[in-house]
Amino acid sequence: MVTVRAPATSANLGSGFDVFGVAFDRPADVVTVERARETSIEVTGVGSEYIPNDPEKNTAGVVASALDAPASISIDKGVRPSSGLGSSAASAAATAVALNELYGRNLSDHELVQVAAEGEAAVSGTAHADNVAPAILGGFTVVREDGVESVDASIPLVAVLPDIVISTRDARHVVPESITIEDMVRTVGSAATLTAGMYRDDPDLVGRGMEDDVVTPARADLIQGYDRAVEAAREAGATGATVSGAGPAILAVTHSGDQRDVAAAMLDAFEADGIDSRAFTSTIGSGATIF
Ligand SMILES: Nc1ncnc2c1ncn2[C@@H]1O[C@H](COP(=O)(O)OP(=O)(O)OP(=O)(O)O)[C@@H](O)[C@H]1O
Ligand SMILES: N[C@@H](CCO)C(=O)O
Repeated sequence: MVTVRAPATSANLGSGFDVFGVAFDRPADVVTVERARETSIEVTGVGSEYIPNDPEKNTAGVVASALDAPASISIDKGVRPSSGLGSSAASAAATAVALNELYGRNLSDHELVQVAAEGEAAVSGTAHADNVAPAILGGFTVVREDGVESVDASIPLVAVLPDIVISTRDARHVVPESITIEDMVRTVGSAATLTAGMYRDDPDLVGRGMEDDVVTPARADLIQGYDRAVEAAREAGATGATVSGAGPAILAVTHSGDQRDVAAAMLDAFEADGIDSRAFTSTIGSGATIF
């Protein structure tokens, strides 16, 4: 039996659509695997009633199939599904790491990222690895078609999750199919600024580099209360705030010491719109851990 914890993650960070990701300290999914003749899945925890037990529809089951590693899989969900906090990825990442250990496959972390991304493809329609990469490797990650880079960074984060459900599959439909050269230039400038900020542990640069005029405005329209919450975060000291993953969570970057104020301001803003929400404060954290 092997048990692995994999954390919540935030993908995109505004300017890095399908490329950037960060790991949180918490919340996390905890996955336990045992050898079996056929794969079966039991799900408990936050939002488990909305998660299929069918191995072909659960990211963990798709990972078991991709590794040809049948198992009894128990998933204790800490990351709410359809949150924008990498819920499906946390299960996929933890399962990939756990089965690699259980079956002695000796795959590298980078190979496991590709395996876990196959689980993501089953639920969202595309094998984007920008959540599973930080869930396995930790830190700030950059995903390209031919590989993944990861770097440890110390940046304070606040994620606020409103009581709204948005599936990644639906949120991908609103993404523009093409952009102008002017938008491309601005996006590259933002993404480079953010990356420099991560290397320097500089929340001001990271916040400035989250600016994006392409994907974020289209997705923000799906999140009731988004504009008010982002404005409140900035007024409380956030250096940047944007849609986390496909939403509805909002990710804010702060200086250390400002996290509680920013979290409280965003919670109040959603409450003013009649929406319950929860806040998670974190710094950029580690990836999947075997117990
Ligand atoms: N193990 C799993 N954990 C969570 N959701 C799962 C799992 N397996 C399948 N799903 C399905 O995936 C969907 C949630 O994934 P989705 O990518 O939409 O949300 P998310 O992972 O929280 O968001 P994001 O990728 O934007 O951070 C739900 O329909 C859920 O039923
Ligand atoms: N890059 C993905 C992350 C969400 O799973 C998206 O924004 O659609």
